[in-house]
Amino acid sequence: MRYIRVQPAGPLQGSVRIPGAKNSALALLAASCLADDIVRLEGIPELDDMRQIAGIAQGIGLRMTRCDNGDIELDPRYIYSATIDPGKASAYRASYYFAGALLAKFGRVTIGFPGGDDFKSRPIDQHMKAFEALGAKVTLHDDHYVVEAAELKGADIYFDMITCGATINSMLAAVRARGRTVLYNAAVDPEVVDTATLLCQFGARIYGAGTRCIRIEGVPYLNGGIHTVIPDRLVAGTFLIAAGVTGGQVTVQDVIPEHLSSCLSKLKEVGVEIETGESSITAYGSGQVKATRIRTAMYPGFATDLQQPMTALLLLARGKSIVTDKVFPHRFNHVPQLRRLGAEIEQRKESAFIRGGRPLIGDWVHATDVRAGMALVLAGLVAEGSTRITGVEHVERGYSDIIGSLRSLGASLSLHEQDAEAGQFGYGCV
Ligand SMILES: CC(=O)N[C@H]1[C@@H](OP(=O)(O)OP(=O)(O)OC[C@H]2O[C@@H](n3ccc(=O)[nH]c3=O)[C@H](O)[C@@H]2O)O[C@H](CO)[C@@H](O)[C@@H]1O
Ligand SMILES: C=C(OP(=O)(O)O)C(=O)O
Repeated sequence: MRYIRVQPAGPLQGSVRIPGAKNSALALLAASCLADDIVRLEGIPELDDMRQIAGIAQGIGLRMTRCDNGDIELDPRYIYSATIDPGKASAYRASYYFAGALLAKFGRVTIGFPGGDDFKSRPIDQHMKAFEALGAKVTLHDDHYVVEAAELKGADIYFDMITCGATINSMLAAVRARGRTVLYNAAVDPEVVDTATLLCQFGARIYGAGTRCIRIEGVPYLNGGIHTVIPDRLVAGTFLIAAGVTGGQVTVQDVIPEHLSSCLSKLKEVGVEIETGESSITAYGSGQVKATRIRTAMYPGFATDLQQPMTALLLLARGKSIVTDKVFPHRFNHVPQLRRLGAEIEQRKESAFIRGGRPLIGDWVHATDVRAGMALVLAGLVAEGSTRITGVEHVERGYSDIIGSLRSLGASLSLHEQDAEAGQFGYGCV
């Protein structure tokens, strides 16, 4: 059993370079299947989900190579199969992008259901609705679904709620469809814009990405090309929050500050000073944190993916804070784990109620999902004694070399393969 051990080491100090965004990279890699020539992607982070994609690529004949300089080169000209093994598809969330991309290119795709973090309910009905609107037939089986169409035809698609995944997937499916598709109530996330930018560079005709209405004029052919993935706003936000937690000074470099607007506003609200450069942000924690309310929303609202790290910060604020997650109302598996560290925090319905300022004391805790894991790491940075976090594989889904990066800022944490103490007392997994 692997675990991360964290010990308090005072305020974090220094700067970190932010890697490419996981959630954008996952869309861009699948989108590359749509091209009719070689694609080179710069800045794709080294994360477990990318290794899952490499497995999918191998299974369908998509040639995918990590070059010496870290770029990923994809050659989609030899794809011979549009069938993706259910186990591979369910190994991560964004496998659904292969459904849109392969449907558009081959008129048929067989693929397993998506996996990813477990928030009880993560439907993909809007993806299916969009495929059907474009003329496809969707058939659900036990562990996979089949989407097929004799021909995809442009359509008007109105999303019932704002969804980043379905917006991107619909773009992928529509980009080679005959005629015009209009996506209404579309997500405006940077990942949507990044994917549209890549596709337009290849010759797609997508207008309005980044607004609530996206128009796509289908094209029969897409070139290859080179594209650099946007920086990971969620990783950047986590490091800035870490400055607040430890009362330190952390600069994140190579970021697009506008992508973090809602996070920066909240950090300022709770007393973290923020200085923004053209492509960098510095957070100055004062050691004093003010209680607040947070309500997640789709971009540009406060990101659900930063809700859990931010909760760790609010444990330090004297007074009552309330964190409400409207996007994923069950995203609170970190709450009982934080309680093990001494936090006074309670979950009711879609909210966590925090009475901050209680001393945190290290213990064994378990990460159930990527950002829950980071919330535990952040709490561990200020908890007395050692905090040991199992479920490391979840943290690794979203943060490459988190241990190295935090250590470079002065944190004390290490990765362990096993622990006699945990085995002896049998409480390694909580
Ligand atoms: C791989 C990836 O990019 N993951 C991100 C993506 O997840 P994911 O693609 O699952 O999230 P969506 O943006 O699609 O979901 C937004 C909201 O719409 C709902 N919904 C979505 C699709 C659908 O068909 N039906 C439906 O009801 C969801 O339950 C959620 O309440 O966006 C989330 C919200 O920013 C982030 O937390 C995830 O990190
Ligand atoms: C929820 C997340 O990831 P996924 O959608 O891949 O499960 C996340 O990155 O916080």
